[in-house]
Amino acid sequence: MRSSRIPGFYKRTVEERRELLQEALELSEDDLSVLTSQEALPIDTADKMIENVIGTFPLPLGLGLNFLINGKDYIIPMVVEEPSIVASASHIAKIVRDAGGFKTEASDRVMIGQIQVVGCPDFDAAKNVLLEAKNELMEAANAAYPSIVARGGGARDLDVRILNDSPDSSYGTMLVLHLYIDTCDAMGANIINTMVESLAPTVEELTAGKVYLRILSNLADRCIAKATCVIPPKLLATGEYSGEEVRDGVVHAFEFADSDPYRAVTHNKGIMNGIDPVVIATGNDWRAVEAGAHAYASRFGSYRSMTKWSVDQEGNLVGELELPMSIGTVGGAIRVHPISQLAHKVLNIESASELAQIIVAVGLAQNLGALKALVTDGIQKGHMALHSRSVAIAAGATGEMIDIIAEQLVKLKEIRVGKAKELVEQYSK
Ligand SMILES: CC(C)(COP(=O)([O-])OP(=O)([O-])OC[C@H]1O[C@@H](n2cnc3c(N)ncnc32)[C@H](O)[C@@H]1OP(=O)([O-])[O-])[C@@H](O)C(=O)NCCC(=O)NCCSC(=O)C[C@@](C)(O)CC(=O)[O-]
Ligand SMILES: NC(=O)C1=CN([C@@H]2O[C@H](COP(=O)(O)OP(=O)(O)OC[C@H]3O[C@@H](n4cnc5c(N)ncnc54)[C@H](O)[C@@H]3O)[C@@H](O)[C@H]2O)C=CC1
Repeated sequence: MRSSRIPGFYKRTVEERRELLQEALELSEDDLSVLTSQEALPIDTADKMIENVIGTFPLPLGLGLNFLINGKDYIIPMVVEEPSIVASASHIAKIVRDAGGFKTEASDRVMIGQIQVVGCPDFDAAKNVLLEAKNELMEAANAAYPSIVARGGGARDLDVRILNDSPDSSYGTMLVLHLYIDTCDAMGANIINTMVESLAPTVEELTAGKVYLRILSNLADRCIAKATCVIPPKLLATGEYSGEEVRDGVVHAFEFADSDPYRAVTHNKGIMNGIDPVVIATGNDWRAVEAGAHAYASRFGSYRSMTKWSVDQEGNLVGELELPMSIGTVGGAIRVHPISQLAHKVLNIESASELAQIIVAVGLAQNLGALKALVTDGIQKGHMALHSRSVAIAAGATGEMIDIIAEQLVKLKEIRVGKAKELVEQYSK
C-alpha cells in the first residue's frame, strides 16, 4: 500500500477522494462499486440481519488518514454521524507519524464464558469438584466446537469463584465458572455460548446445583490491546501555545479525568469517538466494546480515565491506552455487510489482533485530539466550525448554500440553527 498520508484529502470532492483511495490501495472498480450503488446495504440482506425490517439507516463513512502503527501505514474507515472526529483523528495521527508513529501490542485473544450455578448444598465442595474436573470440562467444551480447536483456538483454562457467601450479603450465594477460550479471529459469542451451554448439564451433575446463565462476559480482560505514543513537545505547538504548554495541559487534563468520574465520562466518550466508528465500519459489535471498555476503566474501584498521559525524562508527552477489545475479522455481520467487507480491504489487515491494535491507536489519537483542542483554543473553534455545515443543513440550506451559510456562521461566531435560518432566508431572497 502507498502511504496513508494524503495531504489535503479533505479539500477534494467525494469523487476525487474515491479515486485517491482506489489508487492508494489498488482497489478494483468492483471493490468500490458498493460505495456508488443505490443500496449500500441491500434491503434483502438487511431483512435477514435483524427483525421487523422496514429500511436501512445510512451513516457517513470517512477515512482516518496519516496513521502509522508499528511502522505500517493504515487508512482507517470510520462510520460516525458527528463532525470533527475524523479530522481530529487524522490531525493527531499526522503529529504522531512525525514522532515515529504509534506502537501497539495485544494479549492472546482469550475470551470468557460464564456459567452461573445456584442452590449447591456445599459451595466449597462444588468449587473443588469443578476444579478437579477442569481437564475433562475443557475437553468437553472443545468437543462441542471442534472447528475452533482445528483453527488453533479453544478452551485454555477454567476458574471458579463463589459470590455472595458472606452472611450479611443480601443476595443468594452462587458459584460462577469461568471458561477461558481462545476464539482466534472471531469475537466468539457463538463459540463461547455453545461451549458453556454444552457444559451446563455436567456442571449441574458435579455440583448438585442448578445452572441458570450460560453466556460470554463482555469484560474481556484477557483479550487486551494496547497503544502508546511518544511525542516531542515541539510537535504539539499550536498558535500562540508552546509545545510544552500543550503537553502540560494534556497531562493536567488526564489527571482531572483520572480523579473525577464526572470528567472521566466525557474524557472517555472522546476516546470512544475514535473507537466506535472503526468498530462499526468493520461490522463489529460496538455495544460489546463499549460495555467492556467502561467496565475496564473502573477496574481499580472507581470510574477513571481509559488513557494515561505523562512526561518522560526527555520531556516528551507519553500516551497510553489499554482496553479489552472483543472484536473479530470473521463472524457476526462482518462478512454480511458489503461496506464492512470493503472496510476490511481498506484496512489491509491479517488478523483480529491487528484490528484490535488499530482500534486502540485510533482511540488514543482521538483522546489527544480532543485534549489538545480543550487545553488550547477550546473545543468550539475546530468542532463547531465543522459542525456549522450540519447546522446549515438543519436550517434548510441545500447545495452550494451549505458551505456559504456555514462559513458565515463561523465568521459571526453564532453557530446555531436560528441564525442559520435567518441567513438561509436572506440567501434565498
Ligand atoms: C478539527 C481540527 C482537527 C482542526 O485542527 P487544525 O489545527 O485546524 O488542523 P490543520 O488545518 O492544521 O490540519 C492538520 C491535519 O488535520 C486534518 N484535518 C484538518 N481539518 C480537516 C478537515 N476539515 N477534514 C479532514 N481532515 C482535517 C488533516 O489530516 C490535516 O492534515 P493535511 O491533510 O492538511 O495535511 C482540530 O480543531 C481538532 O482536532 N479539534 C477537536 C475535535 C474533536 O475532538 N471533536 C470531537 C467532538 S467533541 C466531543 O465529543 C468530545 C469531547 C471534546 O467532549 C471529549 C473531551 O471532552 O475530552
Ligand atoms: N454479549 C455479547 O456481546 C453477545 C454478542 N453477540 C453477537 O455475536 C456476534 C459475533 O459472533 P461470533 O461468534 O464471533 O460470530 P460467528 O459465530 O458468526 O463466527 C464465528 C465463526 O467463524 C468461524 N471462523 C472462520 N474463520 C475463523 C477464524 N480465523 N477464527 C475464528 N473463527 C473462525 C468459526 O468457526 C465460528 O463458527 C456479534 O454480532 C455480536 O453482536 C451474540 C450474543 C451475545
